[in-house]
Amino acid sequence: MKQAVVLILMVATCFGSTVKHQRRFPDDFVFGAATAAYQIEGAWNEDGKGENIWDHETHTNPTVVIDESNGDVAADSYHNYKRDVEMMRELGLDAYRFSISWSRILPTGFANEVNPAGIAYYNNLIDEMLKYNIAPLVTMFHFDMPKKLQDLGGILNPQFSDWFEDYARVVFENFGDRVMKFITFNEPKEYCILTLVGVGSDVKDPILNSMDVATYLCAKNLLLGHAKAYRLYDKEFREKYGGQCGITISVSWFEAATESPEDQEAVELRRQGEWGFFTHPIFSAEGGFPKELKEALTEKSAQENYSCSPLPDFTEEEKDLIRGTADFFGVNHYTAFLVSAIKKESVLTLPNVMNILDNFMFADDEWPKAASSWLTLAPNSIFKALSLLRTLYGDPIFYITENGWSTYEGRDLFDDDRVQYYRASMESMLNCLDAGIKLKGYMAWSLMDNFEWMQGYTERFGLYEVDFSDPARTRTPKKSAFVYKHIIKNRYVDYEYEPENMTMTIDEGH
Ligand SMILES: C[C@H]1O[C@@H](Oc2ccc([N+](=O)[O-])cc2)[C@H](O)[C@@H](O)[C@H]1O
Repeated sequence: MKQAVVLILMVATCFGSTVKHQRRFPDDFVFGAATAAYQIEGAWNEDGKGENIWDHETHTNPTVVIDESNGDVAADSYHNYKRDVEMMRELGLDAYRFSISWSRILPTGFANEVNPAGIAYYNNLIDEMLKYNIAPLVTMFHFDMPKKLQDLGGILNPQFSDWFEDYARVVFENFGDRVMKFITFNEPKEYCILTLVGVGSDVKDPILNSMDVATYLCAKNLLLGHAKAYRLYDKEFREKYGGQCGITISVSWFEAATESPEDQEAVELRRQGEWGFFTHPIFSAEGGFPKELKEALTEKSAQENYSCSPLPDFTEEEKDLIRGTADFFGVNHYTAFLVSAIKKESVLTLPNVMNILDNFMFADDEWPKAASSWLTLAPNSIFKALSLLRTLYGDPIFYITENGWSTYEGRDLFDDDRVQYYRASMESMLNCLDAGIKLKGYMAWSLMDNFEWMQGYTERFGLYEVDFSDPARTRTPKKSAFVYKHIIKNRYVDYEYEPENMTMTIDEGH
């Protein structure tokens, strides 16, 4: 009897590990890595580039960044782009997501003055990638608003959506023949809360912020800009080039801390207030802002004696303009939070989160913690988030456009915690594929260490380490780079794999 049990256990263990190894990503699953212009390019004032809000803020108010650093040089990808493409080849990437600096190609932000050197830089990068069959995934706006537009109110100006449409035309005209996937905006919520209030310097008024007036106005104008750019692509470029246009929204997984009705209600409002006010207008059949948010804001304005809700209305035409404007749903997914209606001691708050979300969120103590205060490794959270989005929005095509793990500055190249995180993400994505979710690709954040916004260079997300004290900005692969390369090459997660030595080579065919 005892022998039989042992035999069953051995078979089960064997079967379990075989099953794990047999779960493979399909050959057409797109593996890539992501970066953003201000975080890597440097060359902040070279070859005719105009100033953006990050240039301006870090130069005039350096303490806005924890180590008082900036992206003036960053990883110097403006001069090192060939090395960046070489790293993509070393990893065997299918795609690379990067962003275009608006003020590098349009120094004032307006489309009447195009900077040829800026256009040339992105042409060179794209052509270098295409030489090696690496598909460009281009983000058009990743937080770096041209300063001249900010001087006119930036995204809060009623004409913003037209400025963005004009910029989009320049992007599509110059790069649309080779770029098959465009992302209009990266993380609207993060822009409308963190960047706008912290860096776009004119909306720091505490009274204004108490009702998040700027946040919701930003949301409306951003959605209109996104929709106009999408409609433009649809009308004038899709037939000619056959590409796609989408948007990237940050979707963390929010789970009720308990089964109580209060926590269930709290988590619903949190989801709508974190990502629903961007996903609902674009991906739902109904369109417009989500009703949970509308109701909560109407109630709050009455309580605080405001004459109207800070959430602007959409006209029916605007709702129609925005609804359905994404060929794919880009999801930046990093982490999960438990949500409670009652304040907890260990509450984990992000800076400047919206005031309407007067419920509390925190990470489970068991979840491993990264260097970033907001980042933990929560179980199977990609699957949980995409399953909910699929239920809500009728089976869209998803790309994970960012996912990654931070370590502290000065850590060595043996980043086992990052390896653990990436492996967990792969398993969670395989769960999505098993469940029939249309997940088509994954972009690791980030190809290399870079300027991490308000955290400067104190937190590192790269697969490659960048030596920021070296004028050449030498890049060196970390252990996670070897592990990711192994996954891409073999299309499965091998838990036994250890890099033999830390020397990178380019495999044949790359
Ligand atoms: C590390 C990257 O973070 C992205 O922004 C955020 C910020 C906060 C969360 N969160 O879950 O709380 C997720 C993503 C950003 O797009 C990118 O540029 C990187 O800095």
